[in-house]
Amino acid sequence: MASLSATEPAVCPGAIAAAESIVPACMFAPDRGCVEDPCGEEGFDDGEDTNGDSADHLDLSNKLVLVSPTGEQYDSLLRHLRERIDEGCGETIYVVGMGSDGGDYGLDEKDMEASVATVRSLCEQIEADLILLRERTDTGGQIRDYLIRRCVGEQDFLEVRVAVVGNVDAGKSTLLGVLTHGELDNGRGFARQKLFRHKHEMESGRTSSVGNDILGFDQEGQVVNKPDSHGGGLDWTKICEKSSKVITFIDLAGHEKYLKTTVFGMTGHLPDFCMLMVGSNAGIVGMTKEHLGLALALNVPVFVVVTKIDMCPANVLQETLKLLQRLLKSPGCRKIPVLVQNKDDVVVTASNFCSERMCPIFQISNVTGENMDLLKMFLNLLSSRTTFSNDEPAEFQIDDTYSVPGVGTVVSGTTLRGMIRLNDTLLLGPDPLGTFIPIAVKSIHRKRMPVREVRGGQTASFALKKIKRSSIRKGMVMVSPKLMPQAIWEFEAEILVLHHPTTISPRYQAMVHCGSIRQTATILTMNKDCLRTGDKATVHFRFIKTPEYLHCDQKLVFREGRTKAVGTITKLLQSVNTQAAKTQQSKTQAHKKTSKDGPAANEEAGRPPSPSAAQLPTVADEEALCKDVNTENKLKAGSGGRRRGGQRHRGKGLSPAAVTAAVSAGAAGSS
Ligand SMILES: Nc1nc2c(ncn2[C@@H]2O[C@H](COP(=O)(O)OP(=O)(O)OP(=O)(O)O)[C@@H](O)[C@H]2O)c(=O)[nH]1
Repeated sequence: MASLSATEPAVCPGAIAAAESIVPACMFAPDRGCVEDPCGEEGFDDGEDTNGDSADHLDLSNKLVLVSPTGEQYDSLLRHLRERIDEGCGETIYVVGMGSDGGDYGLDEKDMEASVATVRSLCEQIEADLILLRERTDTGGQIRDYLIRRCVGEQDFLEVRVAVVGNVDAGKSTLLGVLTHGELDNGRGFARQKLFRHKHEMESGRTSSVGNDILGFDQEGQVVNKPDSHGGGLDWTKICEKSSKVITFIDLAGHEKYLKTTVFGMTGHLPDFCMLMVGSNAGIVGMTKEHLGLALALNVPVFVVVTKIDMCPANVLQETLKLLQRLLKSPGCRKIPVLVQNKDDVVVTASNFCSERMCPIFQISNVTGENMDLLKMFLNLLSSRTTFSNDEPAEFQIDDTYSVPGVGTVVSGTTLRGMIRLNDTLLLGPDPLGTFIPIAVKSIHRKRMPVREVRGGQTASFALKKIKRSSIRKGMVMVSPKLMPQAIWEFEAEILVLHHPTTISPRYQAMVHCGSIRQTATILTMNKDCLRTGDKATVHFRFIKTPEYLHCDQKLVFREGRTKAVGTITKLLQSVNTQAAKTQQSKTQAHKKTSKDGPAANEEAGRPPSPSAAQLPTVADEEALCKDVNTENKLKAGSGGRRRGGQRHRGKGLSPAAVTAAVSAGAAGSS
């Protein structure tokens, strides 16, 4: 039975067992009913601890149901498995030998064989593979956990995105170098050299840009990355062809100087999970809490990797783990820290991880490779959080643009929903006037591999026909014409101020990060006179430069220097009437006549004056508005308030108290 009491600190660094009251993973195993909740809160509900009671009238809860199911039961089991595979975006962990009817667990050898034969036959029906993960014995006999993963062709693979965050020098790039290139580090920056993208990164050893690295797993869970023996480069196409699952790591900068890029990586690259790295010797320092707060605010499930256990004295490692679990369990985070020490723990934590409350903690060394196998196994078991439906109209958000010689303009980004096929015509926009233009997809690449289609949850690049790169910007979308997209100038959001040195009042400007949108917005009104750290409010925003494509319920981060707020869009207010914008655009171009623009054009066409092109600010309007706000900002800065326009206070980091408050507040907002 799992014990929740503190374990003795281990003598040898790296082999340390568990810090005070970190929950062992077995606590989440099926027999956990007898264990009290370590956080003293409501029980951890993963939604489905066994293969589940069927929602239909048939009883599938008995552990023997798989031994010799009736035709009706078989159909029900099949339907149930299909649903789970769909929910898990192509895979699920299936337990054989365990019912949910309160009976004892385990099957004798004969029943186990018969049950596995049934599951195998179910898998054949849905064209999935059955992979044994672990086997254990309980009072009633054997229990086995299987990974059931839908078979994918050579041109397809399951995709999971993991954002890698943590303070500078926590070992982020090094771990990614070790994982993707299969060679251990020397403790002096050897492994990270393969990942740096800029000369200054090579020289300083610091990541400054958002990097993407991939790790492919075959159907058996083996890593397929094979670096080229000469240059050490990786052939992404080969990796994708051989993989049934590809993990894309979004390597984010640890230094505060690059926080803007880190926030963009967390919002714009849509990570399914966040890997928070902590150097065991340095502990919870610098940007660690800030990055954790960001992941919590954006509702991205977090797992922690404590590095450098090869060089950390046992007592220091113990202290780091203690502080870490205290932070994770704090009212702001409300996580259940779980130490992962063996393969059983990996299966248990991976099965329960999507719930967002559990926070697995790994302790690894990039130099000796200790526990690297556990981390790899865990990564292979993570499933994407974006479920996909074929019927939804397609939506794709652009996070980068390129001009490729011989190909033309290429955009990269994430398919948010629906399916996009080669030669599809989508609407690209909004442009500064809020219009969307039809655009044809010339070719599609997934991880540099040519494909014919992409689905919701997958990242891709598209070569586009007849469009200049300069007319596309990050934050634009490509959507199905069925959606009749509208560009939005103004919106309302519920926000929570994580940190602000003084007070925020109307006309305050800061950068809004929302998906891959990154644009300054002004607060027009709010339901409070002013906002301080920890305050919540309903705020009316207006973008200052161009209208954007937004959705209600989208998460946003609002930041300027050390000021940070998080929130959710609740109302789309002023949209651009696309038709009116088009009219305005063509009139401006054809006649250079301003008199008939806007309301007049609308009136002429018999349309009501809508929040439309008529209200689009002119450049002069915008300059005036900026000037206004900037003067206001300057006045405030002069009186000890904030500084304006993306400038950041240098030198000092956040005080620990402020950051703790920020993290607490952030989590409170996310819950
Ligand atoms: N001994 C030891 N050294 C490590 C380990 N992991 C990383 N290092 C060393 O720690 C230093 C910093 O590692 P990086 O990977 O650059 O850290 P980072 O988190 O990516 O830093 P930024 O890119 O600046 O955010 C390098 O010299 C690595 O060789 C480890 O597990 N053990």
